Amino acid sequence: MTLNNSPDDDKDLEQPSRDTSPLLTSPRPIPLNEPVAKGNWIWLLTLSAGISGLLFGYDTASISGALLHLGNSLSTPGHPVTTWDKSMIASATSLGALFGGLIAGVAADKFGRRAVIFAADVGFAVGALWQALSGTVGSMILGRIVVGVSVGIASLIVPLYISELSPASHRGRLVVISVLFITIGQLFAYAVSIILSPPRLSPDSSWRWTLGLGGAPAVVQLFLMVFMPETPRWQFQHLGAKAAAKTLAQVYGTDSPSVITPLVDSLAAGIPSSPSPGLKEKLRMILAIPGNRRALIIACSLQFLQQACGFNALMYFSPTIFSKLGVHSPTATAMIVAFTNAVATFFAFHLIDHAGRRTMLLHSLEGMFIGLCLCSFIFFTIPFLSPDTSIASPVTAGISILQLSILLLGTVIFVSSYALGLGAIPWLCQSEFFPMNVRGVGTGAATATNWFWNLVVAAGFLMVVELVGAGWCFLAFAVVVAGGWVFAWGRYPETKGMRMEEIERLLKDGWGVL
Ligand SMILES: O[C@H]1[C@H](O)[C@@H](O)[C@H](O)[C@@H](O)[C@H]1O
Repeated sequence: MTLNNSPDDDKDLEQPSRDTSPLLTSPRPIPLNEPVAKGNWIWLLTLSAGISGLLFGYDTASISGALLHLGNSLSTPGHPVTTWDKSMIASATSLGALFGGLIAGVAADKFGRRAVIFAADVGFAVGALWQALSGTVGSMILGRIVVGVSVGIASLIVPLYISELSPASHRGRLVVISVLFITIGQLFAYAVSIILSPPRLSPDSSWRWTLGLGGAPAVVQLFLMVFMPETPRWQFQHLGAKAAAKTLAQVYGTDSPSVITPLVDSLAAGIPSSPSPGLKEKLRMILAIPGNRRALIIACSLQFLQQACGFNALMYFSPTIFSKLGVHSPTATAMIVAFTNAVATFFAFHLIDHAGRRTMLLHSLEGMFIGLCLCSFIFFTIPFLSPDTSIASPVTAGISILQLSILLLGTVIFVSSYALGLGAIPWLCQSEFFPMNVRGVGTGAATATNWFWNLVVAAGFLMVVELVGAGWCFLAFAVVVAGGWVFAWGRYPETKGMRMEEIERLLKDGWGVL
């Protein structure tokens, strides 16, 4: 893999035809033919920033395994650990992340992207240790909230940091790498909880080690980030052209003015010369200026879709569902979900800058729809996952091999289709759609939308299954996905190969969709 612009990329960048098409609702500028980036350096940046993704994935998934071994470790006299406590512990991270996502954008604008990554690392490390040493439910919930705030911050800042540093032709795949890290973190979490499970460790040590280990990569990243630069876009706005030029020279491996000056000029085009407006003014600008409002609608809708499609219901609860179906090794089925997700995200990484975001998103939603319909159909045929049967009650019947095979097929189709588009594109979209002066508030709103709906699904899924049955639940997810396809078809423009400042112009007078 190399970051040098491939002949294909060049062809794409030079192609003027799409810009002159009368079918376009707004003129599309011809992307700047960028100089060749210094490959190894960008990879290093991406990998160091990507560790946050690993932490995001690990910390959101490790709790499922940890809860299995919690037992009475956190019980205090007169207060045994209840199911309610467990769901509070499980959803505290999403709650913290909702808050973290809201503040991260504004903080990133004020203090810089790099400083915010540092802050998230401190939270990851402190929160992991806090959880591992917790003696009460209250303390555990607080520890999870601390980690959650960092997860929320990381989910916003890492794609933003990477996309502001990457050359346009490779921005897509570099941002998808951060999502690949998330999926690898989730896979690790399940693997670690299997490896550290009793009898290897006592149940009490098992969950403490599983959660505590989450702190280690944060310390590594903290050290690596000392050597990483701030993004040229943020530097240009806060520290001036000279500082930005220095970083661009590192990214492109040359300080030749013929390479660096046009890049600095193009940064200037996207950043207003007046001082950065205050929060109130930014909020007004994002709602009142049509181009910004369009970016906000697209970014928030895609984040809503990413969570309301129900993917994390499978990621977090597939062990519960499959154990209800009489499957002996429910954590292994959770591994199927996590593994398929990681492998398909790896393919998304290879495809994104060639196939284009829009095409991939539409196909992703089509595949997810088929997968969800298959799962829903099977759930309708299983009586013990229908209304009024408690999820917590013991298995009442098995399912046939045929039913299980179709269910697994539906799950794999759903998960792989999700990972090939909807799993990554909302993060990419929110990082590249907003103009510089509203990027912080815009990405903050989109990230908060993601975590709000994550919380709704995490806290409500099992309850809704008990209420209406898994069949209706998955059918509802399928309807959301179908609605999402219609939205994406009408409102989500292709941004492959465009510079971030060009995307801004694309949304100025319309949705930019052919
Ligand atoms: O992009 C990520 C990724 O798809 C994860 O697998 C999922 O659990 C997260 O909710 C999502 O934001």
